Amino acid sequence: MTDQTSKERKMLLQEVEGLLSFIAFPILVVDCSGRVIHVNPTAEHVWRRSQVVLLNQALQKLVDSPQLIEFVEKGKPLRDFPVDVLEAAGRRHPYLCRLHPLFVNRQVEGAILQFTEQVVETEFKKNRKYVTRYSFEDIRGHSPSTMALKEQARKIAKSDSTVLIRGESGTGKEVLAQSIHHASTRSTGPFVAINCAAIPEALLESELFGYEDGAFTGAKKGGKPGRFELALHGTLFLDEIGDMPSYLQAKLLRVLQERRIERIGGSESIPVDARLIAATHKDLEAMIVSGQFREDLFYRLHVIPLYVPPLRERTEDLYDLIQFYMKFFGDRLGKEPKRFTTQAMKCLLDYHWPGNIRELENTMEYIVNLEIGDLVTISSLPTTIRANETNEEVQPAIVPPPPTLSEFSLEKTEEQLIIQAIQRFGKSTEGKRKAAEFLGISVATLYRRLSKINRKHTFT
Ligand SMILES: Nc1ncnc2c1ncn2[C@@H]1O[C@H](COP(=O)(O)OP(=O)(O)OP(=O)(O)O)[C@@H](O)[C@H]1O
Repeated sequence: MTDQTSKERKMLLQEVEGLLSFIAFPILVVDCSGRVIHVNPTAEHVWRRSQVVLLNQALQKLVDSPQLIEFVEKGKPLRDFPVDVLEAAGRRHPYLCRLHPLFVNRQVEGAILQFTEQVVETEFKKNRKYVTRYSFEDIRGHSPSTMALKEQARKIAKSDSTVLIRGESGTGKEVLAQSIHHASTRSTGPFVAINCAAIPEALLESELFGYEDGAFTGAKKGGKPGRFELALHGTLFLDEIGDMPSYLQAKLLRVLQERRIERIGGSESIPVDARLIAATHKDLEAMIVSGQFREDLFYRLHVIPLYVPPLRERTEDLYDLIQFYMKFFGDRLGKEPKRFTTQAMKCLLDYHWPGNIRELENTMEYIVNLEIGDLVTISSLPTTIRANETNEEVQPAIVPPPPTLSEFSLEKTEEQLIIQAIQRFGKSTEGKRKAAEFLGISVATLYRRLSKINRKHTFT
């Protein structure tokens, strides 16, 4: 072979490899005896074995179909031929195979095999555990910070870069992570969550990385895939990453660098195809200084940082959230929506919500459960929230209304709430519909009340 021919052959080979790597379907190229001579990167994910391991393997070990090898040997083209792909751990997956025979001088030299997943419900799709409940539409609130956060998250949803979500407990970090997954190109894949603080340290490693048969006493027969494997083609949500023990931080760092894992007790390197979203309420920078969190891991995770502000810093969201949960629990418990007195609403707005949206959700469930008629007053609020108001009432600047005024303030309060709602949603028919919904009253009632107010103040 001349130098020129050899150079051309090398170029051609590189071109073929490059083209194979662009193809999103798994491809195996085999010689006429069924020995693998080329694989593309997608095949690594399907067989969960590296290219190095797949090369030279016999086709029969990768695909369960005795006829397939016959077709290869005979050079018979195939389209949508059903086969079972055999994964490293012994699991089988139904695929459809397309065979393109390779001939040299009319002699069969091998075949290109392309595989397409059969459209059957996969284990993951059937398993509701890995399905998201939330999308961006479920993130209530119109405060500037919530709007900006949603916009930012929508923008980055489509990329595969690692996301680090920070914010106090109960602010909605997991809701945001699920929404990102839902809007991503991986939305048909699983959303696998693991809470690093909730799982005992000894179990966390095997939960994350899985294990092989007999890896340790008590290990399940046949081994078990870890969350990284379960999140194949989907998203892995590592909640409370700040609570991950240091030896696992080091292991996670390696996975992020190499995009591969090894099951405990296993030697095979399995490619990782999952987008990573981590979350924490901890001050990771302070933890780096105190040596509790690895700086190198922090920078690997901190690719797209998102911050969910505490509820007390976005009180504008309270109106939407109260309204939403009032309806949600009302529907669930078969109760009519209730309205708030201005004082009760002010009390909720002034409260500092240390438990954030989770606490608000519980508070609303409590209120809807109470048999208090359709008006929520200060006395119907949970004591922790009322205590806040009581403290303020001892301040001389705020004089509690005398009991005789309460009837008067009830009407006035109602009036104020209606006026505020109309100012907020507008005077159009749609605006009034929204205002009625917001206030938890029927549109007819709103019109009746408005005409009463109108008669008093010429407010339409
Ligand atoms: N913007 C939102 N709109 C409506 N509900 C929300 C919103 N954000 C959070 N929630 C609700 O608040 C609760 C807490 O949310 P989530 O579990 O996502 O918080 P978190 O920040 O991940 O909490 P933790 O740090 O404790 O895990 C959930 O029940 C969720 O439904």
